Amino acid sequence: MNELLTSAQMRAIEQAAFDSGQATGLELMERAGQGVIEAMFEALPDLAKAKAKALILCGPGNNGGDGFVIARLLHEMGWQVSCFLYGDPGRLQPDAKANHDRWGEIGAVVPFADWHVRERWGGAVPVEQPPSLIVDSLFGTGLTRPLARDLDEALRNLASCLPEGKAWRVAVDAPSGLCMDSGRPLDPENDGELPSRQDLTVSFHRLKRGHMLGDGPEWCGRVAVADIGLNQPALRAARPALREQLSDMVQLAEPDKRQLRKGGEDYPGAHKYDYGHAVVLSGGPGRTGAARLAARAALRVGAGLVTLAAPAPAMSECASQLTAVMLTRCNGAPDLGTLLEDERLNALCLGPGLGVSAATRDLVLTALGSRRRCVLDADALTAFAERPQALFAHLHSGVVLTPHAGEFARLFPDIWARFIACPEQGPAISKIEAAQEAAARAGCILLFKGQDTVIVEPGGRVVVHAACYERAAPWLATAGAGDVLAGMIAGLMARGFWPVGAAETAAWLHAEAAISFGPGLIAEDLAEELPAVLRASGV
Ligand SMILES: NC(=O)C1=CN([C@@H]2O[C@H](COP(=O)(O)OP(=O)(O)OC[C@H]3O[C@@H](n4cnc5c(N)ncnc54)[C@H](O)[C@@H]3O)[C@@H](O)[C@H]2O)[C@@H](O)CC1
Ligand SMILES: Nc1ncnc2c1ncn2[C@@H]1O[C@H](COP(=O)(O)OP(=O)(O)O)[C@@H](O)[C@H]1O
Ligand SMILES: [K+]
Repeated sequence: MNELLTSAQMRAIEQAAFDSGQATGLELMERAGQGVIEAMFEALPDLAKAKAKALILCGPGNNGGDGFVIARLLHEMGWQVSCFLYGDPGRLQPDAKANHDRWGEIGAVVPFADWHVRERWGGAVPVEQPPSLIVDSLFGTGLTRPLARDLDEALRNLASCLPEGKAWRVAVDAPSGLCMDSGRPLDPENDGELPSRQDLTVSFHRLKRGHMLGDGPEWCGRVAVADIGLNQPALRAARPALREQLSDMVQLAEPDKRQLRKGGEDYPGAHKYDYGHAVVLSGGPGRTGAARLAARAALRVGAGLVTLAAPAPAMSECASQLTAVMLTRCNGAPDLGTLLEDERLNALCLGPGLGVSAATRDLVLTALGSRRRCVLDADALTAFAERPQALFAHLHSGVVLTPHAGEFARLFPDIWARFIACPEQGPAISKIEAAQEAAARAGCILLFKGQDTVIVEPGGRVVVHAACYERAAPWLATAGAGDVLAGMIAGLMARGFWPVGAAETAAWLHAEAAISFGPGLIAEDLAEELPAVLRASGV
C-alpha cells in the first residue's frame, strides 16, 4: 500500500483485472464512485451538515463516468444534484456512457455550452442557490495536455463566483489540470496556477505519483485512497506482463526499525565498534557549525563512535563545543589519507561548511579513493560545479549525494533545465525521472532534497519521502537542516545500513523529528528529538 503508481501502471492494473475477470469496467466505476462518497464524508465530516446541494463537473473520459456514479449516489442520499458535462455524450466510452444514461433517467446533464457560470451563481441575481459541494470529475489519470482555454476560463469563473471556503471541493482521482505522473500542472499559460485548490482528492487503489510530488499536494488539499477491490498481488502473480510493468514501482520512504534497534535478539552484547565509526570533515575557524551538527546527528542516530576531523586552526573552536563527539586534526587530503589507514573508520561525511575550494575537491577525491561509504553534501558538491565529470569519474555504489535544488542544478544543469521547463504535455518529467537520470550519470545513490525528497539507487530502488499532508514539516526549511540529514545518513551507514537504506531511513527520521518537535524548530533540535522519535516508533 506504500506504493506510488504512474497513470500507465494504474491502467495496466485495471487492464489485468479485466483480462483476468477480477472486475469489469462498470464494477470498478461503481466502486470508484462509492469510494469517493465514503471517503469524502469521512474526511470532511462537516459536509454531511452542509446544505445538500452538489455540482458535479464531468469530463469526456472515465473520470467523468465516475462523476455520473457520484451524482446518482448523492441523489439517492437525498442531495440535490446538478450535473454538467464537458464533452460530447455521443463519444463517451461505454462505461461512462452507461452511467451518463443512468443519471439521465434521474436528472438533466447540462452541456458545457450551457454552463454560463456567472449567470448561474455569480453576479447580483443568482438564479439558484450556490452548491455546498463541487466535484471535479473532469480529468483524472488520462490528462495529457493543458485544459482547453474555454474550460479553463469557465473553471476560473466558477472559482471566483464560489471562492475557497464557500463550497467544498472534492477531486475524483486528480485535480483537473494536474499531471498525475509528476505533480506538475499542465498549465503553461497560467504559470502552473490551476483554476482551484481542492479540499480533498480521492485516489483509487493506490496513490499516484502526482499526489505526492511537486505541486501535487498543494492542489490536492488532502488525499484519501479508496479501495476499489483490485487484488494487486494476485494480478501480479498471474500476469507476467503486469509484473514487468510494475517492476519499477516507487515506494514511500519507511524507516528500517529492525535495523535501527541496538542490541535485541540478534545482537545482545554488541560493542561500540559494532555500530561503526563515522568521520565528519569540518571547515575552518568560524565555519565548523555545520559539521558539528552533522556529527551530533550521526552519533544520535546510533553510530558507535563519531569523530570530527578539523583543520588545526579550528581545533580549539571545535573542542570547546564537543563532548561525546571526538575530535582529530585534519589539515587536508594527506591527513585524511593517514586518518583513513584506520580501517575501523567506516563512513564519512563531507561537505557541510567545508568551503568551495580545490582543498575540498582533494578531500573528496581522497575520501572516494578510500572506497569508504560516504555522504557528499553541500560544498563537497558545489566544489565540482565547474567540472562535475571530475567528481562523477570517482563515485561508487557506496556514495550518497544529497543535493538540494541549487546543488542539483550545478551538477546536472541539462537535466535541471529540462525538469524546470514548463510542461505542455503529459506525462511531464518528474523529480523521479530527473533524479534517476542524475543518479545513472553519477553512478551512485542520489537523494534529491526538498519537500518531496526523492532517493534513487541507479538501476534499483526508488523511494520518495514527501513531507506533505499529515507528514508536512515546513519547519525543516531552516538553516542547517540539511547538514543534520547528511550526518544522519553517515551515522546509519557507519552502523551497517546499505547506502540507499541509510538515505531512506534518515529522510524519514529527519522529517519525523521535525514533526515531533513542531514549530520553532532549529537545526540543533533535530538530533535532540531523535530519542523521542525512536522510542515512539518502537525502536
Ligand atoms: N484505471 C482504473 O483502474 C480506473 C479508472 N477510473 C477512472 O478513470 C480515469 C481515467 O480515465 P480515462 O483514461 O478515460 O482518462 P480521463 O477521464 O482522465 O481523461 C479522458 C480523456 O481525455 C483526453 N484528454 C487528455 N487531456 C485532455 C485535455 N486537456 N482536454 C481534453 N481532453 C483531454 C484523453 O484522451 C483522455 O483519455 C481515472 O482517473 C479514474 O477516475 C475509475 O473508473 C476506476 C478504475
Ligand atoms: N518545506 C519543507 N518541507 C519539508 N522539508 C523541507 C522543506 N524545506 C526543506 N526541507 C528539508 O530540509 C532540509 C534542508 O536542507 P538544505 O537545503 O541542504 O539546507 P541547509 O544547507 O541549510 O542545511 C532538506 O532535508 C529538505 O528536504
Ligand atoms: K478529476
